[in-house]
Amino acid sequence: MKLEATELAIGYGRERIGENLSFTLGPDEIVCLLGPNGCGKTTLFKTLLGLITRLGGKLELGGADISRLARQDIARAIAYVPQAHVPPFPFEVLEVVLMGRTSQLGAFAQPSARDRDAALAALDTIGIEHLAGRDYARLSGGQRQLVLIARALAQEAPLLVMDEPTASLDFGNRLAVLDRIATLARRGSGRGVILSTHDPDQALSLSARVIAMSKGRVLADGPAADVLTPARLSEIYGISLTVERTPSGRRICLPELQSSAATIT
Ligand SMILES: Nc1ncnc2c1ncn2[C@@H]1O[C@H](COP(=O)(O)OP(=O)(O)OP(=O)(O)O)[C@@H](O)[C@H]1O
Repeated sequence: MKLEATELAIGYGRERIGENLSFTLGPDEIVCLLGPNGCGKTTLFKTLLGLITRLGGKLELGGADISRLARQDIARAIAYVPQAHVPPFPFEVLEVVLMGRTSQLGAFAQPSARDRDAALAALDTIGIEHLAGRDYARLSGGQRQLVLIARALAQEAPLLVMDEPTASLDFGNRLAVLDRIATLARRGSGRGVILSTHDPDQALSLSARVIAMSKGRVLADGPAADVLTPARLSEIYGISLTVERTPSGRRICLPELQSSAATIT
């Protein structure tokens, strides 16, 4: 399944937030969407999910104009992973994951044994089957984020859209979530993942493709190591930094602290 945007214009009502956005998302790839606050990442995701109407250009899912597809057809193709939050009602983890099966169920249908199996299989793939009977609201932020990824997997959609999946997670949980994401879109999985992040190092460690956005436009699209140059990162974030190689060959971004406090020795 391929999602293809061509000169896409996005926004709300008459207000254009972004335009000339051209890119594809296909199987076996991880795309990191990077860009400063307010540049239009969430607006783009809402458009990709068919939640808001595009303001121009083309957006095709499996070769069909997305605006002609029914919500349920879009949900069978694209699963959305929101940022983890605590729900006002208690839910068992398995119930939360079963919610991902809604797109596979007819109206008012009860989940079947097959839906339950798919939900348990998704928990197993993410490595959290032991949490199935736990209260979702009482999990840690990292565990909740993994449950939401399992819910998207249970949807059995080939494309996953993740809105800052590691925001508000601690260092260890961020790594655990990134690690599962890397497994999900590995070669041969048939899955494609697009995730937004404010951390360029995540794109480098995932060896992802990067779409760099600024002011509602695509500045660059390509392998993280090519796109994330010091010059481009400075252009995007307005800071000075270097990109260095560790002895083990990994690239990392090192911002230069410029305040007077930073130079005190
Ligand atoms: N419902 C809305 N109606 C009108 N304008 C909106 C709406 N939601 C967001 N915007 C505006 O659209 C612009 C882009 O917002 P968006 O949330 O897409 O940015 P973002 O890149 O996801 O930001 P962040 O990194 O802070 O999450 C902002 O100027 C925002 O104020």
